[in-house]
Amino acid sequence: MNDQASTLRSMVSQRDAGTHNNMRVIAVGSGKGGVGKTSFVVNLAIALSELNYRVIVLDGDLGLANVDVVFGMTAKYSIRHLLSGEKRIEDILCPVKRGIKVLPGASGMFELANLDRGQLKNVLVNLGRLEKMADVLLIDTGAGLGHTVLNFLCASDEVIVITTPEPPAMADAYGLLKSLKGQQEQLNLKIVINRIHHESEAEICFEKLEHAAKKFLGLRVNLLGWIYDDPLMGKSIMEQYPLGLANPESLAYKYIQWIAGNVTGMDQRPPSSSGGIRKLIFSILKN
Ligand SMILES: Nc1ncnc2c1ncn2[C@@H]1O[C@H](COP(=O)(O)OP(=O)(O)OP(=O)(O)O)[C@@H](O)[C@H]1O
Repeated sequence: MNDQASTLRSMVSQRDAGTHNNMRVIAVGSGKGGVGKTSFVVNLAIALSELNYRVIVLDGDLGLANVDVVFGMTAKYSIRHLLSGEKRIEDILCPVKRGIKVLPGASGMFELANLDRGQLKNVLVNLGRLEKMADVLLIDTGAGLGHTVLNFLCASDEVIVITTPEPPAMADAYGLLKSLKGQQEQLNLKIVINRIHHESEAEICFEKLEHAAKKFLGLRVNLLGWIYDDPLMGKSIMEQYPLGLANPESLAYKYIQWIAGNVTGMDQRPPSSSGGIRKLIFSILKN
């Protein structure tokens, strides 16, 4: 494991050894862009806040940041100000909705997408100062397999890989798993299948990914859940008002709420009562 990743990991273990709060660090990656990673992170944050979790979202897509935009905000300061020494990490935290805070990346800055070792270490060390402010730090990593993305993923307690059922997205999700395997042996990997039309799609996709990860990489992955394709998601992005706030009863958000419950360890059934996968997922989650 490289330096940056080990810095955060040692912060994580120091934190776990301490008596203060345990802030869980959960990074979400995808491989392919445009599969719904940011939409998922934003709505997962809202669903976790409904469960009384204090959430900070780090926009780890440092070059093409947009979490604040999806929340309908324009952040005044970003990680760029932290790196330049102009602001402290507490100063750049942007309160959005429901007590959620965002650590904004900076859009259109190539150099931020490719932080050098010292800069990334600076960000990671600063993150440790947020320990007592949140129960969960959700990291929305960038698409692709850049070193900043891999460092964030490897340094986190848990990694959620989100994909759609489309073959290119699945291939890139596998590519991401492969890159992660090369960097770090011990990984807590969970899969979310987004934009499905039938539960059987999620079942088939997960089984393919699970099989390939086990056979070719020797990796164990777990299914965290799936989300239906829902036109209201696109509408909420256009309106810059997150789905969980605009349409909490929507199909996609109901499944994100279910996933949030799975993240917190709640033993609950998927919202829909149809389909044979329900039994499968229930038994996977119980193991
Ligand atoms: N469950 C869903 N149903 C319908 N549309 C969705 C769903 N999830 C995401 N989308 C749509 O997919 C598009 C891409 O979503 P988003 O920006 O969240 O992807 P991303 O993976 O973060 O992309 P990037 O890697 O480029 O940042 C958006 O238009 C969004 O509305």
